[in-house]
Amino acid sequence: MPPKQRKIAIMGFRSVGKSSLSIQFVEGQFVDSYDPTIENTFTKSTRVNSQDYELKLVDTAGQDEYSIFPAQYLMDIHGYVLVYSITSSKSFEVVQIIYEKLLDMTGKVHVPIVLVGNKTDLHMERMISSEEGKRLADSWKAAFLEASAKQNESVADIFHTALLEIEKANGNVQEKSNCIIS
Ligand SMILES: Nc1nc2c(ncn2[C@@H]2O[C@H](COP(=O)(O)OP(=O)(O)OP(=O)(O)O)[C@@H](O)[C@H]2O)c(=O)[nH]1
Repeated sequence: MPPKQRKIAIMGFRSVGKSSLSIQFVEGQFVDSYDPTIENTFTKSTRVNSQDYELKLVDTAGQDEYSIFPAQYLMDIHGYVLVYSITSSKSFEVVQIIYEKLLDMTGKVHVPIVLVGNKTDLHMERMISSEEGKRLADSWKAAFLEASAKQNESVADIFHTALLEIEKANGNVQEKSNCIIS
């Protein structure tokens, strides 16, 4: 089967690690310095469930609660990775505002999303519990992961999960059902 072309936007408050997650996934390295992003696109070939993908990652400029949702991230984007830092309550608030704007702008009730709590290596500075993150993702019917770009923990999982969420939204994945038909 030919590779599927998929484009994923990574959004979230400033400095939560959007670029670091992208660079870790695409280049396999972590850079400790902080260089605010304007916009960057990365390309990577990857394979999930025997399907090849040509994945484009759009690493966006950090957003805040006042940002207008950028119109260029509505067109031809298949799914979203929304990132907060587990060390920042502010970033957790902002990710919810971004989500609301995203739904408002797309006019859809469901958009393929992976919610990511990054920087799990900074456990002494944790402000947002895993349960809070999971609860938020559940309320969106989105996938949830905690990750560390620094320690390369769950980084590939994020993008593989995003690809699966996109497949699910397209009706291509059978969800396990607990439903018993009698
Ligand atoms: N300890 C730790 N630091 C991280 C992690 N991910 C990113 N950082 C650091 O956090 C800072 C911001 O990271 P970036 O990847 O530039 O964050 P960003 O979200 O792309 O920032 P903007 O471009 O401003 O939106 C940098 O100093 C990174 O080294 C992580 O998993 N653990």
